[in-house]
Amino acid sequence: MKITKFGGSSLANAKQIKKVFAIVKADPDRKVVVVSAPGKRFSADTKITDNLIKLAEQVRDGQDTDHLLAAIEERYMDIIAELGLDQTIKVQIEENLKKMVASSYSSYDQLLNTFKASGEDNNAQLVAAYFNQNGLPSKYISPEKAGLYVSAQNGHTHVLPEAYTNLEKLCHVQERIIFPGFFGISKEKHRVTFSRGGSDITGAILAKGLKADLYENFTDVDAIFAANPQIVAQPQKINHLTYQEMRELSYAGFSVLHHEALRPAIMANVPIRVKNTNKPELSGTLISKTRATNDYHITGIASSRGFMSISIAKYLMNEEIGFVAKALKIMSEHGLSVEHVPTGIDEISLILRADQFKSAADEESLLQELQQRLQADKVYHEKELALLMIVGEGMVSTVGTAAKAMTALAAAGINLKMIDQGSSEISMLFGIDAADEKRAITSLYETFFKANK
Ligand SMILES: Nc1ncnc2c1ncn2[C@@H]1O[C@H](COP(=O)(O)OP(=O)(O)O)[C@@H](O)[C@H]1O
Ligand SMILES: N[C@@H](CC(=O)OP(=O)(O)O)C(=O)O
Repeated sequence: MKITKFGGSSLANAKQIKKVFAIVKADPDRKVVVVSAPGKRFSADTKITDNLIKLAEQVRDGQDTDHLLAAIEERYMDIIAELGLDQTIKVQIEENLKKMVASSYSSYDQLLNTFKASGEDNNAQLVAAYFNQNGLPSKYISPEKAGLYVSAQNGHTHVLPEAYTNLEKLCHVQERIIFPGFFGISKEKHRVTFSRGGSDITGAILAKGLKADLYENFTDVDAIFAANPQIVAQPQKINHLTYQEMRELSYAGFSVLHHEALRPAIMANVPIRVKNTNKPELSGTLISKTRATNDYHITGIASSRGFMSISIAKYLMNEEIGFVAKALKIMSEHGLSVEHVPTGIDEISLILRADQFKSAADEESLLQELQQRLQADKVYHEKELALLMIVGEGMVSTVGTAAKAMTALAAAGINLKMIDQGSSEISMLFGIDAADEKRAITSLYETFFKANK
């Protein structure tokens, strides 16, 4: 049995939904179909999820919502009309949207989560209606009905273990299941979304819960490539990579698969295959526990912007027991997540995502607090950083990867601000100025993927 997830680009209009139908119908093993909300139809288009977020903000700020609500409704209505669906689903989605806007919510957070979740929820109902009307018996099942329980802590949504037991019961459903991605329900029965791109996580949770043989993730590219195709033109395709490699690469910027989708798949050892909805005959990319490492030792090069570093300098820091712990405690008191901590003898740097600060004043006051409480000689920050990551299981047994990478970066005139090797030895991280990202990735790609050809 397969769990088959389709991303927003695969469901952006009626033409795409017809392709999705053909793909599902072609394989009786495609029992559970996870859908995203309609995504972009062309590059300047807006995803329904982004419009729902704007709509929630308008409601919060007491602005007029008529125009945006009509635009959201129109996206669904255009698809319904073009697919020739009957009135029932049209009325159902209109009513769902009306009810969503008219309901009262105990907090803005609850309102926002409900609005965001409606994008996938209405689309799942639409897709189920289309499948049924075209002779493929299908059933829309919501996270409420299935018991996909989640909890939200510090703005982070996690699946609860009992969700897996609940989801197992879906095995008995005879029809194809059409399941909305991106959200679960809290114990208080409120809808809670995962982070952006989170329908990938729903697919992985269902794959574990239903003990699927394969998790198929359909998107708009032929495969996962060795570098982001938005940065490197026509990068090399990756045929096979391990869960661990993908986890590192997706965390570091390969947005094609959400990095949190790896954990459920790893726990249940369900392989993932990423495929193109527009060319389903292609084999795409397989992600599984192991792969043969002799064909290539570097699998991919990823990058991500939006980081900053806070550096703390103090003479004899290395002799002060618990110094790093104290610094991290201050960060956690402010609810700040620190992603990397490169250290020297008299200096440490805290690398974190910059969007965690609400204002420049918050940043300044944190720097002062760190200086005072740690009695540091100097505390300073650097913004607009990008992190580059080179990933490959083969790095463990290959000497000279760091030298090769640094030579490539030096040749491109890139100033390195940080270097860190993952303790698993399958990844290497470099901090650079965000403005140098494209040049750095291009140079690394040329060195590792083109030089030997
Ligand atoms: N290394 C990579 N390989 C393939 N695609 C990548 C990579 N890095 C980033 N991407 C981007 O991921 C996109 C697909 O992910 P996403 O936009 O979430 O699709 P979906 O709409 O299917 O959820 C691709 O269009 C591509 O631009
Ligand atoms: N629609 C949500 C969830 C998602 O996974 O979407 P997509 O499959 O289009 O990345 C988002 O835009 O974040």
